[in-house]
Amino acid sequence: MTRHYTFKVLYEQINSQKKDFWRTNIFGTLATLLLLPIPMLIPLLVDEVLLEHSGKMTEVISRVYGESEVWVYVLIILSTVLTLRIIAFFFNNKKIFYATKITQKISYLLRHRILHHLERVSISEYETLKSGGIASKTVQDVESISRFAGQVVMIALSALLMLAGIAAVMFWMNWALALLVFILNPLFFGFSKILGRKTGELLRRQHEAYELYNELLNETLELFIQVRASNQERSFFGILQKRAKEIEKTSLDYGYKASVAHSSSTLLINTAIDIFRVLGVTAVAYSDLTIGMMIAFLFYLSTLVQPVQQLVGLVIAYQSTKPAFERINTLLSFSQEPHYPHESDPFDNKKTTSVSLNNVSFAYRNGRRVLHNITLKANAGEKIALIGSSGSGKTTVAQLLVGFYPVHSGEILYGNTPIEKIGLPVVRKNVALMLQYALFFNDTIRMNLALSEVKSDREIYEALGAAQLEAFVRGLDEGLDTLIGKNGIKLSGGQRQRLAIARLILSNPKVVIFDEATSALDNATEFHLYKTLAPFLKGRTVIIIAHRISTIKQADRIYLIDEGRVTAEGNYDSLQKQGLIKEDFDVA
Ligand SMILES: Nc1ncnc2c1ncn2[C@@H]1O[C@H](COP(=O)(O)OP(=O)(O)OP(=O)(O)O)[C@@H](O)[C@H]1O
Repeated sequence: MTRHYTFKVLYEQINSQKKDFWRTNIFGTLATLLLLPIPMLIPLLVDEVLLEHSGKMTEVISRVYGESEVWVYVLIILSTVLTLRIIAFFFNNKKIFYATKITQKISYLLRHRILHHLERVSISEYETLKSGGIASKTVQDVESISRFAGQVVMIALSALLMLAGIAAVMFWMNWALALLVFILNPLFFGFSKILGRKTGELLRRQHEAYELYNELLNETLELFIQVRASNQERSFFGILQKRAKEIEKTSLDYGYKASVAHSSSTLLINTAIDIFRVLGVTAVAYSDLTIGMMIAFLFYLSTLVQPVQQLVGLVIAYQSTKPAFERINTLLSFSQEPHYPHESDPFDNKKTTSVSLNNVSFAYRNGRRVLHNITLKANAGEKIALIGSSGSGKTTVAQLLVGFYPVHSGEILYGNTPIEKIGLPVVRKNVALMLQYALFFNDTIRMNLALSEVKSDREIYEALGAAQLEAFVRGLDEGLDTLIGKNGIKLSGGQRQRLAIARLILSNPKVVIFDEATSALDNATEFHLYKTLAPFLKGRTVIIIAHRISTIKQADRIYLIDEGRVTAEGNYDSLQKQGLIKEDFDVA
């Protein structure tokens, strides 16, 4: 089970990028240190130059340049301030670069984690997934989290440092005023925590609105032909319009209230600063605080706004990112396919193997039992057929054979090795399941045949030849590079099935399962296809699931399945003699 994504995991990920984290903070600290003396320099000019209170700053300048005119002091201080600002600007840019690097890495790591989890999602979980919603989570919630991570990396340390630096200077200037200033800080953070929780809830609603919209848009577009054929565009797009409106509403709510939250905290901070400004003036009147020091104190007070606001923003972001974590964790809680270790390979160095089900029982998730103690076997190189009425459990058997679902009891063996000792990737590499409704990418014929593997044109055409589709593809202007449209819509049903068969041939499996794979072909085409496929299938174990008599006639042995049980077994003639199958139709 994948570990849940928490703030602790986020911290570990930030921590794993120590080098960039420290670069961010060293550049941030340098920039902060360079900016720290600036508010003091110009006010000191007031005391030391204008009011002629001798002090350290004028002393140092006079030692280097001798006693000088006022404008010399002013120019030196001004150029010092500008130099400090320019170097700090350079360091700040460096800080932003490394922080962005960490942020983007966190987005990638999080998406990598989600994709890795989805890659192994169980089929029973997959059946209920809404892909549009998942896409929305992997974009919006991941962005929220990485934005928060960026804030932590950039702000946390430098803001704390700046706060500490400013506090030290302010306490040195006037401890009583400084104490008053800093006593108020917890109030700001408490206030922002409440605001953060509220905006977090609004952000969650906004993301949920996006998710609902994406889910329906995705499905409507996927099934657009069905929607149009059912004359339901207006209804489906009507719901989509409503959901788009909901996005507008929730975004306005979040956007507006998040800004209000931000400006409320700014208002609170600024009000406090105004009060302290007045207190500063009062302190000059009633204590030994000089006017220059008072101005410097007030400058520091204004400088304090930045780190306080940044830290307050961080508290708000922390609270409002919580829902994003929860939503990401719903993805990471999808159940996974069982992991079977690869201990033994019954296919290794063999042309094929036998396939057996021993006493297999199975029920779909939370459902009634679909298979009851099924026992059947296809010897190595044998061709068997499974027949039975609709809903009797034939497809379920086929899906169990490739490990789409784990059996509840009994075992599935290839050779003498149970599937749990072979490992699912090895099973699927060697056992091909051909479905009635093959699925295709909206891409070229070449891509749909080779998928992610590299195959030569010769190999591809050979497979197409065996699937009786070569002449058709060669006749196309673009040949193998012809685009077949969404789920192969530009091909006929029969052409799609033959394309799927060519894909099967190209993957060169050792065991082949046809689940109604040729039902879309007319009798004559199917007859020819099996005839052409005969050399390819020869010597391989083949399981055919079919309704059509002509398809199952070719099998060495036939199993009759009824309501999840094997009720008869034998060759075609013996079953026919028993009256279990009729010549003119399907299963009796
Ligand atoms: N993914 C699923 N989740 C829950 N129940 C399912 C699922 N797939 C099939 N079933 C149920 O399991 C039973 C067997 O279905 P299965 O598809 O194996 O039958 P079949 O013999 O292949 O039928 P057909 O010849 O119509 O394709 C049916 O009652 C069906 O409703």
